[in-house]
Amino acid sequence: MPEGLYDHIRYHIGPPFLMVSTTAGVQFLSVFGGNDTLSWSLVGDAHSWIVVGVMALWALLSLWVPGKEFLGPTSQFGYTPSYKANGFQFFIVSLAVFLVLLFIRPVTALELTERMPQILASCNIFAFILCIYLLVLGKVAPQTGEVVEAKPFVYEFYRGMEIHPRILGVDVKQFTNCRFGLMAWELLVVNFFVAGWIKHGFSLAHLVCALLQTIYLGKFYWWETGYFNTLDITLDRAGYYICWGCLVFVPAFYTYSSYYLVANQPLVSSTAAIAIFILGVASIFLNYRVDWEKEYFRAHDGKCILWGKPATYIQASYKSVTGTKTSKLLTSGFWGTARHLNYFFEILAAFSWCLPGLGHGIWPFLYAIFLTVLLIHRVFRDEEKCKVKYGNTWDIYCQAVPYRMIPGIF
Ligand SMILES: NC(=O)C1=CN([C@@H]2O[C@H](COP(=O)(O)OP(=O)(O)OC[C@H]3O[C@@H](n4cnc5c(N)ncnc54)[C@H](OP(=O)(O)O)[C@@H]3O)[C@@H](O)[C@H]2O)C=CC1
Ligand SMILES: CC(C)CCC[C@@H](C)[C@H]1CC[C@H]2C3=CC=C4C[C@@H](O)CC[C@]4(C)[C@H]3CC[C@]12C
Repeated sequence: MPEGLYDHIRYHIGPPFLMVSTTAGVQFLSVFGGNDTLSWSLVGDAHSWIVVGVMALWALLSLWVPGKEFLGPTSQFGYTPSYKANGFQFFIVSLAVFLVLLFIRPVTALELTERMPQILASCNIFAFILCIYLLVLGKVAPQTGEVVEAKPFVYEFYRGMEIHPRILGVDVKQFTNCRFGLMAWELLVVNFFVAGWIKHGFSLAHLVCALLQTIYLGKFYWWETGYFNTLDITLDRAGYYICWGCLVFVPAFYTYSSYYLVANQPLVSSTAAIAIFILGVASIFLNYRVDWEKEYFRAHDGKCILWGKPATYIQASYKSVTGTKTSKLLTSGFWGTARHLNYFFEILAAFSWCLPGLGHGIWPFLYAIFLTVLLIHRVFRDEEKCKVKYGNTWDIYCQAVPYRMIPGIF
């Protein structure tokens, strides 16, 4: 089939552009955010390799320890992935160990902050090696029976080859997304708060910034098994986008508002910090509540009460390798007001933990701006997936729930 301009951009121009720009951008920001110690690194140093090595081993260990297994949804080609269901324990133990370390040796916080460019350089090399290995593995020895259409090499590297590859006995995406990327995010925001405290004295605004992200990530780990039903896990392949994204982009960019406040003291008053905290907690709670309503509804096969009334839904069917199956699309509770209200609260939560950087220009808000773009794009990606899966029933559902993200607006 001849390729149109859109396909040309998607397969040939887009992936190299995104890879070069995000890789360079991450390094630039790591130097810029801590701009009183300008240093540049492409390969890291002995210390940064120790930090990344310890983090990777700790993440692996959490998936090797004996414990409850969780089976994810069976894929279109009949493969059922298995995960370790100890996310919340991993979160609590990691956080406690790190807090004890910072209590015993607070200067570690400053050392890690100053070494961010080197640490990210090591993460970058680690992620590139992993992505090359995943590409070779997917081409030479694929682990599941899925037949994947060949695409240009750079595109395959960017997108990944397999949906559920396993290495060293663990699911690669549980390792990169849940155990390395998100835990690095948590430990870094705590670290940056302590580094800011040592440098400028205690700041309630910086504490609010760290606390909100801790509550958000604690919530993620509480719900970790629910994450195995999402697009990242069921649709995205393990390649540069997801694996490099979680090993490098999340520790660098998702933590940026906290990192920025180490070099640039917060200007927000304590009263404003308390108001931001209330906004943040409410947004995180509402985001969780929307996700929870869908999970609760699906777990009870639609026979449940939401907002004091029996849940309403549209019955949809779809084809899988094992035949035609049915699914229910919820049309009451939060899911009756907009098709992706969870994304709206997610964006509000992100803005709330960026707000302590108010007065320093656009820099502390980069994450929230990026997330707004990512989630608006994701609404369309998800709806394209649902339209393919459910056909006309999806259109009927869209008529019943006409707004995408914000009731009455979008
Ligand atoms: N901070 C970040 O970087 C990001 C955070 N997130 C957060 O992660 C969480 C999960 O998000 P995500 O997986 O993207 O999306 P959703 O949790 O919104 O799940 C979308 C899927 O839910 C099913 N679905 C859609 N409508 C209905 C309905 N009415 N009733 C029942 N099922 C329905 C469909 O899957 P099916 O095939 O099962 O029908 C659809 O593909 C959210 O809290 C989100 O905010 C997400 C992306 C980025
Ligand atoms: C290469 C880059 C330009 C883009 C990389 C994007 C990925 C790192 C992120 C894409 C989707 C993100 C996530 C989805 C859902 C999540 C659930 C939430 O509760 C916690 C965060 C996250 C796991 C989040 C993590 C980063 C992405 C995988």
